[in-house]
Amino acid sequence: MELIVPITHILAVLVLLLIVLRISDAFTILVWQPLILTRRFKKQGISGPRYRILYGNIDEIKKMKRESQLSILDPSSNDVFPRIFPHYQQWMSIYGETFLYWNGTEPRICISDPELAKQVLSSKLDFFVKSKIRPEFLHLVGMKGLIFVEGVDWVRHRRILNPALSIDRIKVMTKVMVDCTLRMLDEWRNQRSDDKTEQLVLKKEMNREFSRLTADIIATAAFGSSYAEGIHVFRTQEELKQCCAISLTNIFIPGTQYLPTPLNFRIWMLDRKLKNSVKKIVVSRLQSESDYEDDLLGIMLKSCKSEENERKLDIEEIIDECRTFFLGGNDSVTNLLTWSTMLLSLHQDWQEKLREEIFKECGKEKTPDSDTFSKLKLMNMVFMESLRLYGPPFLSREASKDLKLGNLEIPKGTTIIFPLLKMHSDKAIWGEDADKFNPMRFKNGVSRAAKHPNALLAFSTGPRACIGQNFAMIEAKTVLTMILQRFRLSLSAKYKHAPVDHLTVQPQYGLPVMLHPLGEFK
Ligand code: HEM
Repeated sequence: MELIVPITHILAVLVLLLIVLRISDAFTILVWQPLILTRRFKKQGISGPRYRILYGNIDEIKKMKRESQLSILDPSSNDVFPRIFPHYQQWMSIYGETFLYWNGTEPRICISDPELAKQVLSSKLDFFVKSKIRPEFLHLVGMKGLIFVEGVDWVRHRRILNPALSIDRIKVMTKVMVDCTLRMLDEWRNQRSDDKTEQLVLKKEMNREFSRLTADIIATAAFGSSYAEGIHVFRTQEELKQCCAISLTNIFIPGTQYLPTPLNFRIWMLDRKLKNSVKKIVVSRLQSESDYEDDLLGIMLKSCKSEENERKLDIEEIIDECRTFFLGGNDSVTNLLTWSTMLLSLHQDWQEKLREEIFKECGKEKTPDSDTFSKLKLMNMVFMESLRLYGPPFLSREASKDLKLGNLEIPKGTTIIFPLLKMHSDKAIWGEDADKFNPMRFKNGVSRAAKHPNALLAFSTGPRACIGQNFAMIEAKTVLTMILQRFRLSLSAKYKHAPVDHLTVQPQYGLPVMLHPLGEFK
């Protein structure tokens, strides 16, 4: 007898199967995997806060961060880790320095050992890869920029971009850095002469001033544009960062980034705006009659015409690299200058030492040039100390397969977090004065400043270490030299010491500073 099954039944069975499969997938992701992983780590002596279905530990993190952000620290305290990462602080005190926690359904293991950090960061590129990030963040820099590309694509991008940021190229850019800083100083002078009541002392919110200045410098030095042209890129990136901050407070459910919610609409709109602003800068260079200059954009556009595939970038990749460098060149140097200014305003003795060094190596009025920077040893030490105490808050990587790390077995898909703020203030590594501002610890170089040669990871280490390190240091030295030649800095009474994690460590209420002219302000 022939069995005829109606088509509707077949469809119904198929739909049921799909639902069952989905439910089983969901069960695996939401319940089974976290359970298995928790057990695997427990067997190795690693525990942590309890996993909650779907949310992991996100709610606890949010609550602890909200509470800690109400506190104000004593300005002389550099013990900022508990304010910035109260959840890590609490979990370390309960579960030890290595612990497991859950960012939604994503397992994260927090490790503070500099030796293990070195092993991960210097390992083969395809072992520990850049950790997954929320899709919102990709709109900030794009998927095809240096920060997120992997494997052979990363090798190709880095090979093309390295020459644009070589020390010789950066020395040529010094003039741009000086000109942009002079422009800022001119603006200060003009504003002061408008305000007849305030002749002597200038009051400035330095975080804002530095943010504008570093934006001007990267736009001019790397893209041959200017703050005026780059401003749309920076403003849009700033707005996108705020959207990312909002979305970070919610759990991430894959697929929800495509839903037409008001926040997603805003992100899509800003993404389009950002791409268009960058495109404008690229197109205007493409249309310029002259040969492309040897700045970052020029080098990328030349690569576009290369016959060799391994030396070629396409236009989409160039646009994402532009987004990457606009962001990378702005925030991190702003913070280095901001926190160094805060520390020098607080430690007048060090401010005076740096001024003496500047007067000796560069003079009282001469603008710094490419020969000046290697002579500013004390300033270098101050920047290192500032990066140690207020530099990048953490680094992360994801295990691309089951891997061994020290005595630990790390299952595929686990994210490893290195809490730099904690590692950079660990007394066992840096000595009893680890939470004190003491640039002298760097007097024999970075690798001899602590008990482990790779203890300072502010620029990371290994193949994916910061490509902009030389650019950042020369830029910061130019700016600080020119300010200290003209002013003595002190903290305004309005300053509230409240470092907060906004992708980088930033002053929650800005950095109001009093600038006392040293002579006639020229
Ligand atoms: C004080 C200033 C800076 C600090 C502290 C800093 C820190 C870092 C760190 C820690 C990394 C590694 C991230 C990781 O491994 O996950 C990194 C990578 C990177 N940085 Fe910087 N950075 C600074 C300035 C700059 C500047 C000025 C630029 C651009 C001109 C830049 C562009 C980049 C890029 C493109 C990468 C990705 C490199 C790669 O994956 O190959 N950074 N930076």
